[in-house]
Amino acid sequence: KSLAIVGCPFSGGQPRAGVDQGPIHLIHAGLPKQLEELGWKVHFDGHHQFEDVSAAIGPDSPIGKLKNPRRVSKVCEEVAKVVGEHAKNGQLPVTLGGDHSLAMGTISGTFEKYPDACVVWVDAHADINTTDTTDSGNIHGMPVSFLLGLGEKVEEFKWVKPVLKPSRLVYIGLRDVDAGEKRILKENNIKAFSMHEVDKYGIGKVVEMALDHVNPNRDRPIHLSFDVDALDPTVAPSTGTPVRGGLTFREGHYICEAIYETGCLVALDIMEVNPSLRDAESVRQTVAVGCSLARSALGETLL
Ligand SMILES: N[C@](CCCC[B-](O)(O)O)(CCN1CCCCC1)C(=O)O
Ligand SMILES: [Mn+2]
Ligand SMILES: [Mn+2]
Ligand SMILES: [Mn+2]
Repeated sequence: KSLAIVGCPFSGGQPRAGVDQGPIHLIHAGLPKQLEELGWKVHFDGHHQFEDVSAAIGPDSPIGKLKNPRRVSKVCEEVAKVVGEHAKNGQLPVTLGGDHSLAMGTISGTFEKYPDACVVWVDAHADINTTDTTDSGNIHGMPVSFLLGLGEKVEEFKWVKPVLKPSRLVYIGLRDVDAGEKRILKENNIKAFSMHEVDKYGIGKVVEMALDHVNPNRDRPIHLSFDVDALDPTVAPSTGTPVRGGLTFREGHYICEAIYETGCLVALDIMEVNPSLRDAESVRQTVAVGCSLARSALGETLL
C-alpha cells in the first residue's frame, strides 16, 4: 500500500499569514517516517510548484467579494492535477494544508479516479458559502459550494466541475455555520452532524450514522477532509478560525480510526494548521495533533 504526501504551502483562501507553513511543520515533525512505520510506502516530492504557480499570478484584485480569486483557482487546479495523478498511480494522496480552499483541488482530483466517492467533511464550519452568501470573501469558507456547483458561476473557476452530489457529502463537528450556509444545507438536504448531535449520540453513533448516510454498504471510496479547527481550540489551538466547544482529542481520532476501519479511505486532507499564531508549545501541540490524526486515518491503532 502506497501513499503520496502532497504538501500545499498555500494561504490565499484566508487572510492570516502562516498557514502556508503548515506542511513543512508537519513534515519536520516526522510525518513521512511515522507513516512508513505504519507500513506505507511513502512518495514525497515536495510540491514546490504550488508556490511557483501562486507566485506566477500577477495582481489578483478581488472579483466581487472573493479575495485572491486567481491565486486560489490556479493553485487548486494544480492540486487537482497532482492529487488526481497520485490517485491514478494507486497512491493514496495525503494533502497537507494550507487553508481549506485547497479542498476544491483535492476533491476534484479524487473524483477523477473515484467518480462514485463520498466525502466526510470534519470541520467547525460548513465551508459552503457561495459568491452571494459569503460575508468575508475568504474562499476557504466556500470550497464545498464550488464542488456542488451551487451559486452563480465564476469565470476564473470554470475548471471546477460539480463532481460532488449532496447525497455523497456528510459533515461532522459543525458549530459555526453562517445564516446563508444554514439555508444552503437545508435547501440541498445535506446531512450534518453538528456538535449538538455529537453530544446527544456520542461520536461512535455519529460516525456510524454519517457513514450509513453516504456509504451504506461501506463499498464507496471515502475522501476525508479534516479541518483541524473541528477540534476544540484547547486541542488544536494554532489554527486560523478557532471556535470553542469542539471535538475532543479522542473524538477527532475516533473519526479517523473508524474511517480507516472501513477500508474505504482513498484520500485524506489535513487542513488549517497555522504554526504562526500561537506560542511555541501551542504550535507544537497543534502540529502533533495533525500528525496523529493522519496516522489514525492511515491505520495506527491503540492496541
Ligand atoms: N464562514 C466563515 C468562516 C470560514 C472558515 C473556513 B475554514 O473552515 O476552512 O476554516 C466565517 C464568516 N463570518 C466571519 C465573521 C463572523 C461571522 C462568520 C467565512 O469566512 O465564510
Ligand atoms: Mn508527487
Ligand atoms: Mn474548513
Ligand atoms: Mn473550519
